[in-house]
Amino acid sequence: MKEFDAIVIGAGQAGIPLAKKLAKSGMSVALIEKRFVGGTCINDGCTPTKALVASARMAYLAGTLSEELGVDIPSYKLNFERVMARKNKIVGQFRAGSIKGLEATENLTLIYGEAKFVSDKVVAINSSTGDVYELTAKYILINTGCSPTVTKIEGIHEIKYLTSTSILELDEVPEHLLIVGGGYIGLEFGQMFGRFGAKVTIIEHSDRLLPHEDEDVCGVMTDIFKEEGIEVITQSKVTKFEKYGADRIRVTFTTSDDVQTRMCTHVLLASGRSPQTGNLGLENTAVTADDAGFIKVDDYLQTAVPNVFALGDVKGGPAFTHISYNDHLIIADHLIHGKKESIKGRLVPYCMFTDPQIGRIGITEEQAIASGVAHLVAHIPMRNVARAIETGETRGFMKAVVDKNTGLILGATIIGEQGGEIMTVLQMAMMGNITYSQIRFAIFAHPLYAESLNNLFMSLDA
Ligand SMILES: Cc1cc2nc3c(=O)[nH]c(=O)nc-3n(C[C@H](O)[C@H](O)[C@H](O)COP(=O)(O)OP(=O)(O)OC[C@H]3O[C@@H](n4cnc5c(N)ncnc54)[C@H](O)[C@@H]3O)c2cc1C
Ligand SMILES: NC(=O)c1ccc[n+]([C@@H]2O[C@H](COP(=O)([O-])OP(=O)(O)OC[C@H]3O[C@@H](n4cnc5c(N)ncnc54)[C@H](O)[C@@H]3O)[C@@H](O)[C@H]2O)c1
Repeated sequence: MKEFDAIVIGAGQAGIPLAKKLAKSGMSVALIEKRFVGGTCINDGCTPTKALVASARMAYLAGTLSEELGVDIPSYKLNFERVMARKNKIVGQFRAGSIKGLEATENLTLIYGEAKFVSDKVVAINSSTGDVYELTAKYILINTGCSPTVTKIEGIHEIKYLTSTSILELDEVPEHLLIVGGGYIGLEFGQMFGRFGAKVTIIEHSDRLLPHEDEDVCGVMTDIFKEEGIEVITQSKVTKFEKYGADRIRVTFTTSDDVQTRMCTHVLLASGRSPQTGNLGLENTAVTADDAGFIKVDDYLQTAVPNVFALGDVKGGPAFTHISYNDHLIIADHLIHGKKESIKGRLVPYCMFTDPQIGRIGITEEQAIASGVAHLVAHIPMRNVARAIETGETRGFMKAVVDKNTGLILGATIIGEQGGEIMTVLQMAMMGNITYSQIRFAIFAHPLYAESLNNLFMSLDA
């Protein structure tokens, strides 16, 4: 049996940089990938969707915003084939760059195949060439990520449903796309395909879209989606899918007070993601997982087995590329430099790439109320932001939750064209313990969106 210092299972956003760092430190490392190097982010997540969001925004600018800006664009035509080809090219470029970086790393062996634990210390590889063999290592790092959840709904296997992965392979824009789930994936794809010309219906189980955000955030986003012609149905549970004729699907759902149906041509399941641990052989180890299959780790990402760690989406919690990346830094510091850093209390920024974006950091207003912390809420609508007025991007608002006693920023939500970037300015303030009144009177270049952080905190003036 071949022995390594470390085996990394999954070439995702944590696995790749970790394998490289461990190998560069002198360890012999095997990196096992069952599908594509780059994992979800590069192949089926961030990279392709943000490339498509850019094309959808161009359609919006040409079809809608141009008129307000006084530029007549009499007609425009979406070339979906080119849109998808551009997306594929970018994905190919990113994936090839990652492979090149791995291949150039000494002490690192990249193996294409599926890994399965045989015991706490031994992993069997079912390689893409058909060979099956076993490897062992001092350290085993699990970075197997998640895949789309296929919700158990009557008739689901009778229809050709789409997931966030398969929708990226469509060769034409659906006539009517019905989306189950009003979270990140539902909203990013919903707006994108609406802008590509599809009729879009979003059905969300909770009483609002984005149920984890404040009510005013959900309200504004719902208004924006409706304004763009998207049908938003909340507090409703899809109960049945039926094939109808050659190319239609009838969807039945229960609302708070009745049962309704919609006819559509395509269904996208966007109701969450499940950990890829089902075939990982965890039953042959002492590694523990929760009921949904997420691997249980301590604050140092250590599983129940010493020297077996889990990083990224597979351990549950916030599922973002930058969190997976941060996980790898924590483990690399631990294994290479003996420095134990904890994931407890780390800041988790995120951005939903709808248009306008939602940039988020720290606690929400509802969380501040629930925690009982004495707080103030600063708020300014984008229609009062100079830059937004000048660019015609006045949808959304800026909001920050501030500690009433210390003046420190506890959280922020920015709904705006550059919402993610503006949120990051406040994230930096939080990292540097800068108070809201310092920002209130700081000099920012005029007329940036960030300049309006002066005005945001002016709303707290007594
Ligand atoms: C549509 C979509 C859009 C997204 N957009 C964003 C965004 O804009 N910003 C953001 O921060 N996040 C976004 N995310 C989330 C982000 O993609 C994930 O949080 C991130 O990719 C997780 O990285 P990871 O390294 O934990 O796992 P992954 O990237 O999923 O990597 C896991 C890897 O392990 C491999 N693997 C699994 N099991 C085995 C096995 N047994 N043997 C060998 N290999 C195995 C898989 O094939 C995969 O390559 C998006 C996700 C989706 C689906
Ligand atoms: N911009 C980004 O950072 C980005 C973009 C896309 C995805 N992601 C990541 O991918 C993860 C998965 O995204 P997602 O949108 O699939 O999950 P999600 O958890 O964000 O949203 C799923 C939504 O579906 C609803 N739902 C669940 N079951 C339902 C049902 N049967 N009928 C109707 N509604 C139902 C939930 O109430 C929830 O609002 C996210 O948690 C996020 O971490 C991030």
